[in-house]
Amino acid sequence: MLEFALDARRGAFHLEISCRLTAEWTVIFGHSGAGKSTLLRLLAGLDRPDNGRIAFGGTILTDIAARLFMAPGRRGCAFVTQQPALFPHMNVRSNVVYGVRPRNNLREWMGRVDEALALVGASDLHDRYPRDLSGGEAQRVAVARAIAVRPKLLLLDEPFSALDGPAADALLDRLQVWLRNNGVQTVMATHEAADAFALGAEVALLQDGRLAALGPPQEVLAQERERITSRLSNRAVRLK
Ligand SMILES: Nc1ncnc2c1ncn2[C@@H]1O[C@H](COP(=O)(O)OP(=O)(O)OP(=O)(O)O)[C@@H](O)[C@H]1O
Repeated sequence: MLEFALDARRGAFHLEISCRLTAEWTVIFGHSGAGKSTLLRLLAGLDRPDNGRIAFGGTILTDIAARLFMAPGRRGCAFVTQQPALFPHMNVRSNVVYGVRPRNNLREWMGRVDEALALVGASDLHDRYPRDLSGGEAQRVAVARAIAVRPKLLLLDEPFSALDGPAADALLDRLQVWLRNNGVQTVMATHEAADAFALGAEVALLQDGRLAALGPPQEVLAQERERITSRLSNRAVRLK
Protein backbone atom coordinates (compact mmCIF):
# COMPACT_ATOMS: atom_id res chain seq x y z
CA MET A 1 0.00 0.00 0.00
CA LEU A 2 1.25 3.44 -0.95
CA GLU A 3 0.03 6.30 1.19
CA PHE A 4 0.88 9.97 0.88
CA ALA A 5 -0.11 13.49 1.80
CA LEU A 6 1.91 15.99 -0.20
CA ASP A 7 2.16 19.73 -0.57
CA ALA A 8 4.57 21.04 -3.19
CA ARG A 9 4.88 24.35 -5.04
CA ARG A 10 6.70 24.58 -8.38
CA GLY A 11 6.57 28.18 -9.60
CA ALA A 12 2.89 29.10 -9.99
CA PHE A 13 1.86 25.43 -9.77
CA HIS A 14 0.62 24.03 -6.47
CA LEU A 15 0.22 20.29 -5.89
CA GLU A 16 -1.77 19.27 -2.84
CA ILE A 17 -2.80 15.63 -2.69
CA SER A 18 -3.67 13.12 0.03
CA CYS A 19 -4.23 9.61 -1.13
CA ARG A 20 -4.03 5.92 -0.29
CA LEU A 21 -3.33 3.60 -3.23
CA THR A 22 -4.07 -0.05 -2.58
CA ALA A 23 -4.58 -1.45 -6.10
CA GLU A 24 -1.93 -3.51 -7.85
CA TRP A 25 -1.96 -1.03 -10.69
CA THR A 26 -3.03 2.62 -10.44
CA VAL A 27 -3.27 4.88 -13.45
CA ILE A 28 -2.68 8.57 -12.81
CA PHE A 29 -4.79 10.26 -15.40
CA GLY A 30 -4.94 13.96 -16.12
CA HIS A 31 -4.47 16.50 -18.84
CA SER A 32 -1.15 18.09 -19.63
CA GLY A 33 0.05 20.18 -16.68
CA ALA A 34 -2.22 18.47 -14.12
CA GLY A 35 0.81 17.43 -12.03
CA LYS A 36 1.33 13.76 -12.96
CA SER A 37 5.12 13.96 -13.41
CA THR A 38 5.51 16.21 -10.37
CA LEU A 39 3.70 13.64 -8.24
CA LEU A 40 5.75 10.70 -9.55
CA ARG A 41 9.03 12.56 -8.96
CA LEU A 42 7.99 13.22 -5.37
CA LEU A 43 7.09 9.56 -4.84
CA ALA A 44 10.39 8.41 -6.37
CA GLY A 45 12.33 10.77 -4.12
CA LEU A 46 13.78 12.77 -7.02
CA ASP A 47 12.14 15.88 -5.55
CA ARG A 48 11.18 16.86 -2.04
CA PRO A 49 7.76 18.25 -1.15
CA ASP A 50 7.48 21.48 0.86
CA ASN A 51 5.46 19.50 3.32
CA GLY A 52 4.11 16.03 3.71
CA ARG A 53 4.70 12.38 4.08
CA ILE A 54 4.99 9.24 1.95
CA ALA A 55 4.77 5.68 3.27
CA PHE A 56 5.05 2.48 1.26
CA GLY A 57 4.33 -0.94 2.74
CA GLY A 58 4.60 0.52 6.24
CA THR A 59 8.00 2.14 5.61
CA ILE A 60 8.28 5.93 5.73
CA LEU A 61 9.97 7.20 2.58
CA THR A 62 9.49 10.92 3.19
CA ASP A 63 8.37 12.79 6.27
CA ILE A 64 9.24 16.46 6.12
CA ALA A 65 8.02 17.24 9.66
CA ALA A 66 10.26 14.46 11.02
CA ARG A 67 13.15 15.54 8.72
CA LEU A 68 13.15 12.12 7.13
CA PHE A 69 13.96 11.66 3.47
CA MET A 70 15.00 8.25 2.15
CA ALA A 71 17.37 8.42 -0.83
CA PRO A 72 15.81 7.30 -4.16
CA GLY A 73 18.09 4.24 -4.42
CA ARG A 74 16.97 2.91 -1.03
CA ARG A 75 13.20 3.13 -1.61
CA GLY A 76 12.79 -0.26 -3.31
CA CYS A 77 11.28 1.73 -6.10
CA ALA A 78 12.09 2.08 -9.81
CA PHE A 79 11.06 5.07 -11.90
CA VAL A 80 10.77 5.21 -15.69
CA THR A 81 10.72 8.84 -16.77
CA GLN A 82 8.97 10.26 -19.85
CA GLN A 83 12.29 10.61 -21.69
CA PRO A 84 14.29 7.40 -21.20
CA ALA A 85 17.40 8.37 -19.25
CA LEU A 86 19.83 5.78 -20.62
CA PHE A 87 23.57 6.13 -20.14
CA PRO A 88 24.85 7.15 -23.61
CA HIS A 89 28.30 5.55 -23.18
CA MET A 90 26.88 2.12 -22.26
CA ASN A 91 25.27 -0.41 -24.56
CA VAL A 92 21.79 -1.73 -23.86
CA ARG A 93 22.94 -4.72 -21.81
CA SER A 94 25.19 -2.56 -19.62
CA ASN A 95 22.37 -0.08 -19.14
CA VAL A 96 20.10 -2.86 -17.89
CA VAL A 97 22.83 -4.48 -15.78
CA TYR A 98 23.40 -1.15 -14.06
CA GLY A 99 21.62 -1.19 -10.73
CA VAL A 100 21.23 -5.00 -10.58
CA ARG A 101 23.49 -6.07 -7.76
CA PRO A 102 24.81 -9.65 -7.86
CA ARG A 103 23.62 -10.63 -4.40
CA ASN A 104 23.65 -14.37 -4.85
CA ASN A 105 25.27 -15.53 -8.01
CA LEU A 106 26.21 -14.26 -11.41
CA ARG A 107 23.89 -16.64 -13.22
CA GLU A 108 20.85 -15.30 -11.39
CA TRP A 109 22.06 -11.76 -12.00
CA MET A 110 22.42 -12.23 -15.78
CA GLY A 111 19.17 -14.22 -15.84
CA ARG A 112 17.32 -11.18 -14.53
CA VAL A 113 18.80 -8.99 -17.22
CA ASP A 114 17.91 -11.45 -20.01
CA GLU A 115 14.41 -11.93 -18.62
CA ALA A 116 13.80 -8.16 -18.49
CA LEU A 117 15.07 -7.62 -22.04
CA ALA A 118 12.96 -10.50 -23.37
CA LEU A 119 9.85 -9.27 -21.57
CA VAL A 120 9.99 -5.89 -23.34
CA GLY A 121 10.97 -7.45 -26.68
CA ALA A 122 14.48 -5.95 -26.67
CA SER A 123 16.69 -9.06 -26.52
CA ASP A 124 18.11 -8.42 -29.98
CA LEU A 125 19.11 -4.86 -29.05
CA HIS A 126 21.52 -5.91 -26.30
CA ASP A 127 24.75 -4.63 -27.92
CA ARG A 128 23.35 -1.38 -29.37
CA TYR A 129 24.10 2.05 -27.94
CA PRO A 130 21.30 4.47 -27.01
CA ARG A 131 22.13 6.75 -29.98
CA ASP A 132 21.24 3.86 -32.31
CA LEU A 133 17.82 3.18 -30.77
CA SER A 134 14.47 4.54 -31.90
CA GLY A 135 12.37 6.38 -29.32
CA GLY A 136 10.19 3.31 -28.79
CA GLU A 137 13.19 0.99 -28.45
CA ALA A 138 14.79 3.30 -25.89
CA GLN A 139 11.54 3.25 -23.91
CA ARG A 140 11.52 -0.56 -23.93
CA VAL A 141 15.09 -0.64 -22.62
CA ALA A 142 14.29 1.89 -19.89
CA VAL A 143 11.43 -0.35 -18.70
CA ALA A 144 13.71 -3.41 -18.82
CA ARG A 145 16.25 -1.61 -16.65
CA ALA A 146 13.55 -0.71 -14.14
CA ILE A 147 12.16 -4.23 -13.76
CA ALA A 148 15.57 -5.95 -13.71
CA VAL A 149 16.13 -4.27 -10.34
CA ARG A 150 13.06 -6.21 -9.04
CA PRO A 151 11.49 -3.18 -7.39
CA LYS A 152 8.61 -3.43 -4.94
CA LEU A 153 7.11 -0.24 -6.36
CA LEU A 154 7.27 0.71 -10.05
CA LEU A 155 6.55 4.27 -11.16
CA LEU A 156 5.97 4.77 -14.88
CA ASP A 157 5.61 8.18 -16.54
CA GLU A 158 3.98 7.62 -19.93
CA PRO A 159 6.42 4.77 -20.56
CA PHE A 160 5.25 3.74 -24.03
CA SER A 161 4.25 7.08 -25.54
CA ALA A 162 6.62 6.53 -28.50
CA LEU A 163 5.13 3.14 -29.41
CA ASP A 164 2.10 2.67 -31.63
CA GLY A 165 -1.15 1.51 -30.01
CA PRO A 166 -0.98 -2.27 -30.61
CA ALA A 167 2.74 -2.47 -29.64
CA ALA A 168 2.12 -0.49 -26.45
CA ASP A 169 -0.95 -2.60 -25.59
CA ALA A 170 0.95 -5.88 -26.05
CA LEU A 171 3.78 -4.63 -23.88
CA LEU A 172 1.49 -3.40 -21.14
CA ASP A 173 -0.31 -6.77 -21.08
CA ARG A 174 2.95 -8.71 -20.70
CA LEU A 175 4.25 -6.28 -18.14
CA GLN A 176 1.08 -6.50 -16.08
CA VAL A 177 1.33 -10.30 -15.80
CA TRP A 178 5.01 -10.11 -14.83
CA LEU A 179 4.41 -7.41 -12.22
CA ARG A 180 1.52 -9.34 -10.72
CA ASN A 181 3.61 -12.53 -10.51
CA ASN A 182 6.40 -10.60 -8.83
CA GLY A 183 4.18 -8.71 -6.38
CA VAL A 184 5.08 -5.24 -7.65
CA GLN A 185 2.73 -2.31 -7.03
CA THR A 186 2.62 -0.04 -10.08
CA VAL A 187 1.65 3.60 -10.54
CA MET A 188 1.56 4.83 -14.14
CA ALA A 189 0.90 8.32 -15.48
CA THR A 190 -0.85 8.42 -18.84
CA HIS A 191 -2.96 10.56 -21.16
CA GLU A 192 -4.53 7.40 -22.58
CA ALA A 193 -7.88 6.66 -20.96
CA ALA A 194 -7.92 3.34 -22.85
CA ASP A 195 -4.92 2.11 -20.82
CA ALA A 196 -6.88 2.32 -17.58
CA PHE A 197 -9.78 0.30 -19.02
CA ALA A 198 -7.49 -2.32 -20.58
CA LEU A 199 -5.48 -2.80 -17.38
CA GLY A 200 -8.51 -2.85 -15.11
CA ALA A 201 -6.56 -0.37 -13.04
CA GLU A 202 -7.73 1.96 -10.34
CA VAL A 203 -7.72 5.52 -11.65
CA ALA A 204 -6.51 8.60 -9.81
CA LEU A 205 -7.78 11.62 -11.72
CA LEU A 206 -5.64 14.72 -11.28
CA GLN A 207 -6.83 18.22 -12.05
CA ASP A 208 -4.69 21.30 -11.42
CA GLY A 209 -2.57 19.59 -8.78
CA ARG A 210 -5.56 18.13 -6.91
CA LEU A 211 -6.99 14.63 -6.73
CA ALA A 212 -10.39 15.02 -8.40
CA ALA A 213 -11.42 11.35 -8.11
CA LEU A 214 -10.13 7.90 -7.26
CA GLY A 215 -11.85 4.68 -8.30
CA PRO A 216 -12.56 2.27 -11.15
CA PRO A 217 -12.19 3.64 -14.70
CA GLN A 218 -15.89 3.08 -15.47
CA GLU A 219 -16.74 5.66 -12.80
CA VAL A 220 -13.79 8.04 -12.82
CA LEU A 221 -13.42 8.24 -16.60
CA ALA A 222 -17.11 8.24 -17.52
CA GLN A 223 -16.93 11.91 -18.51
CA GLU A 224 -13.72 11.30 -20.40
CA ARG A 225 -15.37 8.47 -22.33
CA GLU A 226 -18.22 10.79 -23.31
CA ARG A 227 -15.72 13.43 -24.38
CA ILE A 228 -13.84 10.94 -26.60
CA THR A 229 -17.07 9.60 -28.11
CA SER A 230 -18.32 13.09 -28.92
CA ARG A 231 -14.91 14.06 -30.36
CA LEU A 232 -14.95 10.98 -32.61
CA SER A 233 -18.51 11.59 -33.76
CA ASN A 234 -17.75 15.27 -34.49
CA ARG A 235 -14.79 14.15 -36.57
CA ALA A 236 -16.93 11.64 -38.43
CA VAL A 237 -19.45 14.41 -39.23
CA ARG A 238 -16.65 16.70 -40.49
CA LEU A 239 -15.28 13.91 -42.70
CA LYS A 240 -18.65 13.32 -44.42
N1 LIG B 1 10.43 23.29 -11.54
C1 LIG B 1 9.32 23.87 -11.95
N2 LIG B 1 9.19 25.22 -11.94
C2 LIG B 1 8.05 25.83 -12.33
N3 LIG B 1 6.96 25.16 -12.74
C3 LIG B 1 7.03 23.82 -12.79
C4 LIG B 1 8.21 23.11 -12.40
N4 LIG B 1 7.97 21.80 -12.54
C5 LIG B 1 6.71 21.67 -13.01
N5 LIG B 1 6.15 22.90 -13.15
C6 LIG B 1 4.79 23.19 -13.61
O1 LIG B 1 3.93 22.33 -12.88
C7 LIG B 1 2.82 21.96 -13.68
C8 LIG B 1 2.66 20.46 -13.64
O2 LIG B 1 3.71 19.86 -14.38
P1 LIG B 1 3.81 18.28 -14.61
O3 LIG B 1 4.99 18.04 -15.46
O4 LIG B 1 3.74 17.61 -13.31
O5 LIG B 1 2.46 18.01 -15.43
P2 LIG B 1 1.98 16.67 -16.17
O6 LIG B 1 0.60 16.40 -15.71
O7 LIG B 1 2.99 15.60 -15.98
O8 LIG B 1 1.98 17.17 -17.68
P3 LIG B 1 2.32 16.37 -19.05
O9 LIG B 1 1.18 15.40 -19.25
O10 LIG B 1 2.33 17.45 -20.09
O11 LIG B 1 3.64 15.69 -18.89
C9 LIG B 1 3.07 22.52 -15.07
O12 LIG B 1 2.32 23.71 -15.20
C10 LIG B 1 4.54 22.80 -15.07
O13 LIG B 1 4.85 23.88 -15.93
